[in-house]
Amino acid sequence: MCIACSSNKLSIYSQIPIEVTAMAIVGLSNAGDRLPPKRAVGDDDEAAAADYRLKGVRHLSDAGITRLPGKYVLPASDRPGRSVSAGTRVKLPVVDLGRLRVPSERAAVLKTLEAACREFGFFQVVNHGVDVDGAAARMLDVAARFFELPFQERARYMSADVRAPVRYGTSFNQANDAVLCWRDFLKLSCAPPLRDVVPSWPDSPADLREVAAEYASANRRVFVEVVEAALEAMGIGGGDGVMEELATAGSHMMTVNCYPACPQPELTLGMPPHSDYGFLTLVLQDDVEGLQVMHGGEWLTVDPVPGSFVVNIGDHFEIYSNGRYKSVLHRVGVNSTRPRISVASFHSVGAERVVGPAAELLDQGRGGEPRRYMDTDFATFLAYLASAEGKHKTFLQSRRLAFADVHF
Ligand SMILES: O=C(O)CCC(=O)C(=O)O
Ligand SMILES: [Fe+2]
Repeated sequence: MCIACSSNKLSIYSQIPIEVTAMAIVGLSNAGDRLPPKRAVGDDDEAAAADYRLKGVRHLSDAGITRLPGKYVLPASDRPGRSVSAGTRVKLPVVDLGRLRVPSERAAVLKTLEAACREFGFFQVVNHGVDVDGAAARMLDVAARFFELPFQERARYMSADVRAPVRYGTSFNQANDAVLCWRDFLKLSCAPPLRDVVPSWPDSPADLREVAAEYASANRRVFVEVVEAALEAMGIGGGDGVMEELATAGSHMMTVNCYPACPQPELTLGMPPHSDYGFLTLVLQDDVEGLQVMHGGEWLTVDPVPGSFVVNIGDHFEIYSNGRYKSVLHRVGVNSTRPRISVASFHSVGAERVVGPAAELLDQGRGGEPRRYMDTDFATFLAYLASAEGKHKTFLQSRRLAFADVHF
């Protein structure tokens, strides 16, 4: 196995362009190639949106626009077509960490977890030990207050430096997106050690650093417990050093997403279809639905369960699991009445690590299976994004071996 376990020098996400943070861009990533000419929708509001690239959607929403500026209108084939609240809803499989900790119940919970990772790529975690009314509630609250700050205050954290431990911005990649997404964000690197990055996080609201640092530590503990269980459920232990790295030195990036109420939600998205790049993503959301998961060829709207984390498999975990676990497409829809806040925490190995299928799965001595993915690392990911290949398929598809049968 080729995941080394030397020190983690740079967070995987601190080196990458804003739009690829934690994402293998798919679907709409090439929307610019097939953009229709500017359309009439929202022309009335074009003036109000003249500085949309700079100021973002919170600014537009606060300005009280009633029609969507053309820059946000997706090509017809990519539009959600209806408000997210009108979509088919799904209650994700529940993984109860409280039961996981009871020896007599562990096997049953692992079975649920394994089935969710294989079939859905998504599940929700309850009884995770993070105080729902404490650390988690405070995180959502301070996140909402950050986006309520005057624009000038938020703008202090805009940065073209993709290595910056804090970045404020809008859309998916505000510099390049031909069609903008209805999202503003604050990205906070939590690369261990956390104490080294916290002093560069926003100092306003005054409690942001303390609250976000407490939440990040708690989130990381949940990640370690879940990823360990997900490996155990697969029948392997990450003994090649991957578990140790994930637990102690892996990359950790937190993105706070703000999706304001949108005047024409059926024409745009808060985030385009994508899969996440790393091992696991843990999402904390308020009680407004927005996340949609591709399942059985249909976009399903995830029912927010108060106090739970939505967890999904990322590309690295699909590769490491040799295709058993699925990194699934998801997107974010918006609605016309209720703003939404989510906090996505992306966890993976360090940027310099090579990720390939776990040696324990391929080991022929143990009746191993054929390798279904090429090894990958961060440089490969960036090269792929810049390549012609990157325009036609997903990053994950680019790592699949042509002859591989990934159907389990
Ligand atoms: O806002 C959400 O619920 C999900 C966000 C997401 O998919 C991401 O940040 O990668
Ligand atoms: Fe995502």
